[in-house]
Amino acid sequence: MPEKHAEPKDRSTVQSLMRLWPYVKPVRKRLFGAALVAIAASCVGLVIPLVLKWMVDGPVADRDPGGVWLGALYLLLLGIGEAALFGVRRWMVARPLAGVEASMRADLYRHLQRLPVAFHDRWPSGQLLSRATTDLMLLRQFLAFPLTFLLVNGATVLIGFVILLMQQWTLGLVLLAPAAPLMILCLVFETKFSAVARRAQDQVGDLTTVVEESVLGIRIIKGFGRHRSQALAFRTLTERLRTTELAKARLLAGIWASITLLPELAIGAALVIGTVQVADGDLSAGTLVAFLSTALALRWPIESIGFLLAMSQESATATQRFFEVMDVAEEAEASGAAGQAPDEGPARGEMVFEGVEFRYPDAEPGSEPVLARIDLRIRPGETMALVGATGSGKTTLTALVPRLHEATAGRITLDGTDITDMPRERLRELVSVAFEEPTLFSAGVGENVLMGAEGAGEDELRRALAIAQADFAHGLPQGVGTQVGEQGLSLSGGQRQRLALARAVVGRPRFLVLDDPLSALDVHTEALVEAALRQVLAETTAIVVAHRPSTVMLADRVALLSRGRIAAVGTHQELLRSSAEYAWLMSGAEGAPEGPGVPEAPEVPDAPEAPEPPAEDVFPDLSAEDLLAEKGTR
Ligand SMILES: Nc1ncnc2c1ncn2[C@@H]1O[C@H](COP(=O)(O)OP(=O)(O)OP(=O)(O)O)[C@@H](O)[C@H]1O
Repeated sequence: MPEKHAEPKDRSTVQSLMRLWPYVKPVRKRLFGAALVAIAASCVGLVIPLVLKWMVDGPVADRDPGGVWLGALYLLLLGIGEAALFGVRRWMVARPLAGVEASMRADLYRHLQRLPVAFHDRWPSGQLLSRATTDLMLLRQFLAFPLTFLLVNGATVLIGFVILLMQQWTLGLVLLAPAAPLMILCLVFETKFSAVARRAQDQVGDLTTVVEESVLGIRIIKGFGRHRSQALAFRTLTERLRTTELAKARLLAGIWASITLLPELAIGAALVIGTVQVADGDLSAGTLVAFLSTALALRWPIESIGFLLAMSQESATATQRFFEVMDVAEEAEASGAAGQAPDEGPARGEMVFEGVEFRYPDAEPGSEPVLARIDLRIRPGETMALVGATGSGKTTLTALVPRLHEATAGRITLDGTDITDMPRERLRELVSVAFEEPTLFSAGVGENVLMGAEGAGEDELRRALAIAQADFAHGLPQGVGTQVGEQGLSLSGGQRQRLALARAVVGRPRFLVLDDPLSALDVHTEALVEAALRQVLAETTAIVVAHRPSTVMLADRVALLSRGRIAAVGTHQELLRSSAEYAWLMSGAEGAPEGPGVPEAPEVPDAPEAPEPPAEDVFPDLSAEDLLAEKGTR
């Protein structure tokens, strides 16, 4: 269950919201224009009390019906004008702000695609989803409403108070009395609300993660009858969110009550004092009516400040959450200027690991690296099987080739070029991958396969499907155009694996990385796929993670990985003779030592004692440089 949240940076609300400027800049004129229109609308509203004053002191006092009708007409026109101006404001902001939201969402999506796999390992998907949906929606609403109305209402209150003070300054000061306590209350509110708003938005992210996991894992939940415990976990999170939302509501109710009550008390006091002044003849009845009407017209701009502040606070939190992701550095691009080599010259296909070491970013400081001292040379056109006990680092090693993770030391070269010197795009054109857990997307079968190669067409698709023994695709209801459900779950595991394999081979890659790609196939299909794969492997340089002898048989040589180190390299037969661990792994014998890490190379009591042959015998097809490297690792 995701509990870890990013540490919010200590930025004020305004500082946080200012970070939206690059997105707002293109629409700033529209926004500013809309704010001016809204201020004009509010000012029109403030003229209404002045017309009332004119009516009360003029036509009403003079008992002039024509004047009263004229006043009523003015009031009607002013009302229509105010409503029309607010309508124009809304029309002015709707389209540009939808554009701002869309461009922020597009940026976030693009950035997520470019973040390293290690980032995605660390961040719960729900936290990312909630940022891309709820938070961005909050930001659009903020730009459309609170941002404008904080400005408009602030200006209205200011202009209104100038009018009030000009009408009757003593009464104006009475109305101004609550300003200082209200400001202090707003500051306290902002601090408290900020913390609760952050908590609520993070909890929405947690909830999204649980919903997403439950939907994706529905088969496991049902299969193991875990719906009750899952529902309980969900309820606990919703309860937690409810408590936080109630805390927000309490804070909002408190500030709203204060913001409503204090000005009402001040208006009450002004009414009493004003009435006394009218009775004493110090003030005209029309001025008092106009004064009170203006004061009442200012009620909404003042009262709204509470929830406008709350919405701004939530938006500041949403901005922080958005930039927490956007601020994470993207995958580093090619570090050197070299790197053109694999593009130029005749295609060869040599892959070399030199002193490669890898440690996961979240590994305990001082812990053993997952991979260490990996020296391996795979010759052009060669297929190297990677065999090792579970957890020995096979998948991790294969992930280093397309730079899904970055080696922490040493280097990997393709035809002599360090992969860190190549543009990532080029690297991923050269190297194709298929993982044990095949992921398909909600798209057509053909589209899923063609994702493996830019610009590949019908012929390549047919060839790839044939190699992967995935011709079943032609027999689907809409052939290769048939949509696969989310994650391809509407297909069987073996079908998905074959499509993933087809995707890996469709672009005739120079380098192929296959992580146990046949594990979900029945023995007959496996034999067919292997037979077809042999042709592909003959034309490419490949690393194939293998758990079964049948997969190993596809390879020219085998590298045995033990506790993150290359323990031996040789042909299958050679390793069977020379390595007890390899013999044990291939035998599938039971009683293997179990442990949290990688098992020790087990004793195989019945295995004939094989004397360590000279290196030349074990690796007859290795170059002198291979032998030196491999001797170093043994
Ligand atoms: N994202 C990760 N973060 C931290 N540690 C990881 C991560 N992925 C794998 N590991 C650890 O790295 C080690 C090697 O894992 P890896 O998946 O490479 O092994 P493997 O040999 O492919 O195993 P298997 O045969 O079971 O697939 C394991 O101890 C594993 O716990």
